Amino acid sequence: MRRRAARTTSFRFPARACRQAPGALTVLFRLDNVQKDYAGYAALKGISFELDARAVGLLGPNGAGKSTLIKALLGLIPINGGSARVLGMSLPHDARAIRRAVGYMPENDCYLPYMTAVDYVSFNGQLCGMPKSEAFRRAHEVLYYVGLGEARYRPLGGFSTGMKQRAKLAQALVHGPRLLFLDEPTNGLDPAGRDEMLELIADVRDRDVHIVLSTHLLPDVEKICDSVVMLNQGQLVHSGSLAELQKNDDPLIEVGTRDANDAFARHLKDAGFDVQPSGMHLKVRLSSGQSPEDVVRLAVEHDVQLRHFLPQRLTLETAFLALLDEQRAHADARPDA
Ligand SMILES: Nc1ncnc2c1ncn2[C@@H]1O[C@H](COP(=O)(O)OP(=O)(O)OP(=O)(O)O)[C@@H](O)[C@H]1O
Repeated sequence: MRRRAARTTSFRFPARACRQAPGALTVLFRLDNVQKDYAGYAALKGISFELDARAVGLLGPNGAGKSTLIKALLGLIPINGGSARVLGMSLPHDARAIRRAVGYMPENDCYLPYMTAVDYVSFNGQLCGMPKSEAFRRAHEVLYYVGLGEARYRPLGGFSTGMKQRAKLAQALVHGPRLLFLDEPTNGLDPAGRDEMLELIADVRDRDVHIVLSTHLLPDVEKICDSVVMLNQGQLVHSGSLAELQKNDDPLIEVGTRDANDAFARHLKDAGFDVQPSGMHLKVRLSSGQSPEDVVRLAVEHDVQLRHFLPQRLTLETAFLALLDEQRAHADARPDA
C-alpha cells in the first residue's frame, strides 16, 4: 500500500483557534430554498439543506447544477431566491468575506499560459486581498507544498495536466482558506496522478480545512469525504453522512462453498433466502428476521463447507443510482408529471 508522504513545508494552514470565534456554533452550510435561473432556465430549483462536515462530496449527473451551486455559494453568481449561509456568513451580504475564507479550484483552466506558476499563484493571493509581498512569499510556500517547488518559475503553458491541476490547487490554497471547493480536481489525471492528487487533498483536509469535492468519480468521494450532497436536474436528491447513505438496510452476504454452490443455493432458497449466483460465489440478500448466523447454521445442517463468507458494503455508486431511481419514480408518480 502506498504510504502518504509526510509533507515538510513551511506553508502554514491557519490554526483552528483563530478561525472561529470562541463559542461560535458555525454550521458549514445552511441553505433554504436556494434558486438560480439562467435566462428563465431553472438550474437550481429550491435547494435546502443544513450540513456540518469535514469533507463533502458534491455529486450529480451532467447538468445537475453542481458548478452552479458552487459558484452561488462563493457569491460569484447571484441567486434568484432563497437564502444561504456558508461558515455562518450569509449571501449575498457577506460575499466578500466568504471569498476570503474560501478557496476555489475551478474545473476549467483559468490562467494565462505564459504566466509562471509563482506569478499565477501570487496574483490569486492578491485577488483574495493579500498584500503583494505576502502573496509572493506564500506562493513560493504553497507551490512547494503541492510539489511544484522546482517548477515554480516555469510558464504554466508548458505544464503537464497533473502539474496544471497542482498549480490550480496551489492558487486555491494560497490565502489559507477555511473551506476549499474543488471542481473535478482529478480530471484528466492518470491513475498515479489521481492517487497523488487525492493524497494531497486528504492532507489538506487533515489540516482542518473543510473540503467540498465535486466529481463524477464516486470512489474519489469514498476516499476523501464523510458526507455527500446529491443533485439531479437542479433538485436536491440527498444530503447527509456517507455512512448513513451506505448503511445497508437489506444486507447482502457473499458466500462460497468448497464445491457445492448449486446445492447450497437450493437449500438457501428452500429456507426462504433470496440467492443469486455471483461469479464463483453466491449473493444472499437477507430480509428482516434473517441473520448471517442462519446462513452458517444451514450450511452446518446440510454438511456444506463454507470457504468464503463476506458481508457486502453498499457502494456509493449503488446508493447513488438507487436514490436517482427513487427520485425519478416520485417525479413520475406526481399528478402533474
Ligand atoms: N451561464 C449559463 N447560462 C445558461 N445556462 C447555464 C449556464 N451555466 C450552466 N447552465 C445550465 O445550467 C444547468 C446546470 O449546469 P451546471 O454546470 O451547474 O451543472 P453541473 O452539474 O456542474 O454539470 P457538469 O457535471 O456537466 O459540469 C445545465 O443545464 C447548464 O446547461
